[in-house]
Amino acid sequence: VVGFQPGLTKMKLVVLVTGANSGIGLALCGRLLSEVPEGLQLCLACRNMHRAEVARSALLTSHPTAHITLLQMDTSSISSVIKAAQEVRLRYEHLDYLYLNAGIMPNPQLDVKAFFKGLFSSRIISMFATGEGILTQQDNVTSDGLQEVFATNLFGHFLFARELEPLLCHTHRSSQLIWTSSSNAHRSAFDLEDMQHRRGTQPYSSSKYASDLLSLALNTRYNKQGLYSSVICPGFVMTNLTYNILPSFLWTLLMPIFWLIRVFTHTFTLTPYNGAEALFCLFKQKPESLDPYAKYHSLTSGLGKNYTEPKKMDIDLEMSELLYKKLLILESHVKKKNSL
Ligand SMILES: NC(=O)C1=CN([C@@H]2O[C@H](COP(=O)(O)OP(=O)(O)OC[C@H]3O[C@@H](n4cnc5c(N)ncnc54)[C@H](OP(=O)(O)O)[C@@H]3O)[C@@H](O)[C@H]2O)C=CC1
Ligand SMILES: CC(C)=CCC[C@@H](C)[C@H]1CC[C@H]2C3=C(CC[C@]12C)[C@@]1(C)CCC(=O)[C@@H](C)[C@@H]1CC3
Repeated sequence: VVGFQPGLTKMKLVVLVTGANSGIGLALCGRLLSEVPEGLQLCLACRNMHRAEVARSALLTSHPTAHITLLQMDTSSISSVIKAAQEVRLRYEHLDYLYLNAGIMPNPQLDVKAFFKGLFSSRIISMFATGEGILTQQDNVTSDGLQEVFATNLFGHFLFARELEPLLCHTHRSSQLIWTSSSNAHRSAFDLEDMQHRRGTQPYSSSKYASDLLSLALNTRYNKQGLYSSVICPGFVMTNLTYNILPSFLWTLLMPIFWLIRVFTHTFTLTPYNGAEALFCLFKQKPESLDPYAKYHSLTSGLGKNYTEPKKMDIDLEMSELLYKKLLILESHVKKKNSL
């Protein structure tokens, strides 16, 4: 186990970040280490171990005394998630923060017609802030027979958190689950009867809306046991996830326009550092003080000042409970299938 030192977990805050080898997850790790250089036991949970090693080395270059371990986990694979959770249970007695950040948006397509229509409508600001109605994706099916976006962004994380319940639930000490959701999460893209989004063309939006609902259900279930869940939106950030949408020369050309757009909508955070603002902000908050119905947005002003703002989500308790029940059924189904 790279960098693992038994006994260390007793004194330090234990933080695990999924999708930590690039983009917003990696930026968050850097920010956490700058805030608490010595007092953190940081675990980077990554699918690609080569990229994880590179990320660990980069973090150690800027924070040489940091304690950073690696964990192999593919959130889209049931067996990988179960194995990773087993490993975490062996390594730690308690988890203080679990950042559920890994995510994909495969084969994104910009609907150019809808985009230009939006440009000349009153929806222009919200179109740039949320990408609503102008992006579609083509999903795949995993070897477990699940829709890949659902499995990666939502279900793998749900299973992981459930498997880590003994480390997250303590009456004398609180723990936080923090989901990297999105302002692209829309009720209209989500259907309880098709929670994996097998039929639609917006699996990304659907998975993020599901994470908003799930976070609420987790709070209902687990707050009494000291576990709190919240969701954030990092804003629009230039990362591997968004680079795929347009050819790279177009992004370069558009950059000055994006800086200008930021004057009108502070949601154009653009850099992973800025995008990690809300994730970082929640690290410093008392979880009891957070609103389970709010999404915490990373925002960057025209002058480059970062701040976090909560906004009420379009979710309700009844729907969150129904989703939770469906996820439990799927959980027992996949565990049976994997003889677990
Ligand atoms: N960029 C943006 O504008 C926005 C991003 N977000 C969300 O932020 C989160 C981070 O994305 P971002 O930093 O932008 O993009 P990146 O592509 O840079 O980061 C995504 C991370 O998720 C990991 N990942 C992807 N699939 C899996 C998997 N099956 N198992 C484990 N890890 C996986 C990637 O690892 P690997 O190296 O193995 O691919 C990578 O570390 C995502 O949840 C995304 O939806 C939300 C709103 C806006
Ligand atoms: C062709 C021109 C001039 C501009 C194209 C801009 C869009 C590609 C861009 C505008 C708003 C962006 C956006 C996202 C993707 C890229 C845009 C649609 C997201 C949907 C990316 C993922 C998220 O989770 C959202 C928060 C982003 C919202 C804004």
